Amino acid sequence: MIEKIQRRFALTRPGAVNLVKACVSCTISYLVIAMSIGILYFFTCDLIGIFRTGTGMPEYGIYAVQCAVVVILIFAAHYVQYNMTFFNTYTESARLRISVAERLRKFPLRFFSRRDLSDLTTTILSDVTGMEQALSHFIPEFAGSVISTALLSIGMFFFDVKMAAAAVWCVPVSFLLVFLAKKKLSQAGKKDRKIQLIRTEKIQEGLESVKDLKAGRYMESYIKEVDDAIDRCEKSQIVTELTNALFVVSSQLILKLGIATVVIFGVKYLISGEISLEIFMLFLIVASRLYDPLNATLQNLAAIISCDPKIDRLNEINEYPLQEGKDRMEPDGYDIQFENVTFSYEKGKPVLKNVSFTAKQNEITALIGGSGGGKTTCASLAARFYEPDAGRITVGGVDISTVDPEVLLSDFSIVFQDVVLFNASIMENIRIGKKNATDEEVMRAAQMAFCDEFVQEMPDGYQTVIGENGSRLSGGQRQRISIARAMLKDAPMILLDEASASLDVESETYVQQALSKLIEGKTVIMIAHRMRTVAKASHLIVLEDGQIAEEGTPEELLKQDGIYKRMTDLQHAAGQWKI
Ligand SMILES: Nc1ncnc2c1ncn2[C@@H]1O[C@H](COP(=O)(O)OP(=O)(O)OP(=O)(O)O)[C@@H](O)[C@H]1O
Repeated sequence: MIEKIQRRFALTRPGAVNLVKACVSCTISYLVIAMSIGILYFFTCDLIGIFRTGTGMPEYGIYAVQCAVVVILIFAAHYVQYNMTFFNTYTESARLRISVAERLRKFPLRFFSRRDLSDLTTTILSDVTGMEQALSHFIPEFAGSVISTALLSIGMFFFDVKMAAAAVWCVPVSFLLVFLAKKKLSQAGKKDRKIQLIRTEKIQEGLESVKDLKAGRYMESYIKEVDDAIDRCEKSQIVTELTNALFVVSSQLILKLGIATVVIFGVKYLISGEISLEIFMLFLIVASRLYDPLNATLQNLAAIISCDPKIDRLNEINEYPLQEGKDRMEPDGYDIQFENVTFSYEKGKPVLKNVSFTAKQNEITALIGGSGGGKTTCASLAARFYEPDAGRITVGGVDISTVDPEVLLSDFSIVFQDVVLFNASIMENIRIGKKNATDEEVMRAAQMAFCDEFVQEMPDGYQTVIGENGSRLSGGQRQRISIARAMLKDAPMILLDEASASLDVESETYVQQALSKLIEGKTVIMIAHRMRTVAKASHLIVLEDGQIAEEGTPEELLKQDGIYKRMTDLQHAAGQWKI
């Protein structure tokens, strides 16, 4: 049962156990409150007796004690309920966020390429927050009021079957109405969520590309698009609320009819002598109390139903297969070998077809070819960012699909064009390469990567904070920081996206010198765009349309008079152009 609850509400196992406890404590709370009905009933019976006989007095003392006991019990039950719901909920939502983040860490990139960033951020932040409310209020209160009402209803049948039927007929009818509306409520919730996502994406897109928007004078049309997205979102939220309200209010009205039927049938049975005045009073008291928790419950039921899309998304993350493997890798050297590797991002559209090559240790293997040929994909597969559809990739004879991705990545240094920097000091940004490196080691790596000169000129040297994604640095400086990280890591395999393509001559010279030091004695797979860089490589692989079109040393390929020769000639000609 715990597993079912876990899956139904996308919880961790302790969360599911705690949810059961919260439901039990809510039920007890409601039952304790219902005890006051008993006191009121006996007090009313006493009064009726006194009015009938015209003698005696109710025993106020006993009733006062009973009331005091019930009040204490209500406080105690609420205290337990509070701890079981709120305290456990916040612990669970922290656990959920950590578990989602932990799982995301172990997902292949394929998962992320199918989801956009705002969708994921929403899942981690707002879906979990939405579930917080469901766990602390909706679900326990729903379970508590349904169970306590069911018990009270059963109890009422022991007193009088006909009156009990007059009191409780409306309960299943109003629940049925909300359940019948489940599909509509769920659809409205899903649609609303999609529209909210579009709004968030639009705003995020604008914030990320504010420079381009201003430069291209698109700001006005962008603002209009955002306005439209916000308007659509507002309308959709109103429709969702109205759908919700329509079904909930109708069910609550049906529930209220219960009091009317108790009065109508009660008076009828009282006059015909089928029930006593005491029983009539009992049902009036119970009916006045019975529907209050249920009113809130109907609201809760609608809220639980509208949580379904959140639960689906969390479950998608909980059930997506993780990339796992051995936590040790003992390769025989660091040759990277592709054996008949086929890979596709989308089913049926392979971007690598039967690719086989070996990137040897102590050599630079350059991947070249036209745009979209599959160079970046090859490099990503080597680091197990994705899993091949067929074939295998080995490092020193070890199939990388059997190794934990984090263990594998600890043997890779990756220097790509898009350098990711954090809003922290330069020291910390370089230290990412080796978490436990001393300041001296960081500075040595920075010197080797030609960072030292520009770092010393900064106001706080290595302690200068470089802004979000290194916004205070130039392109060449960012790349040298990324090379310094790789130097510090000193991993035996290097993936290199020709990192100096967009730099000015001076920066490029620095970056090239830094790279030459970095790659000494390593297995290097380089994605190369310019034939000048490639001339230094030991082994060239020309990828065209996901297949190896040519392979060999630069000299061999020049002789072949094929794609490589053509690319070299074209770039040489481009170098001669004058404006
Ligand atoms: N995340 C992705 N999802 C779907 N298709 C992708 C993805 N990344 C790349 N592709 C497609 O896979 C093919 C190979 O892309 P890849 O980036 O490996 O080529 P490339 O040779 O590195 O190109 P370039 O030199 O332009 O960087 C292209 O058709 C590209 O559109």
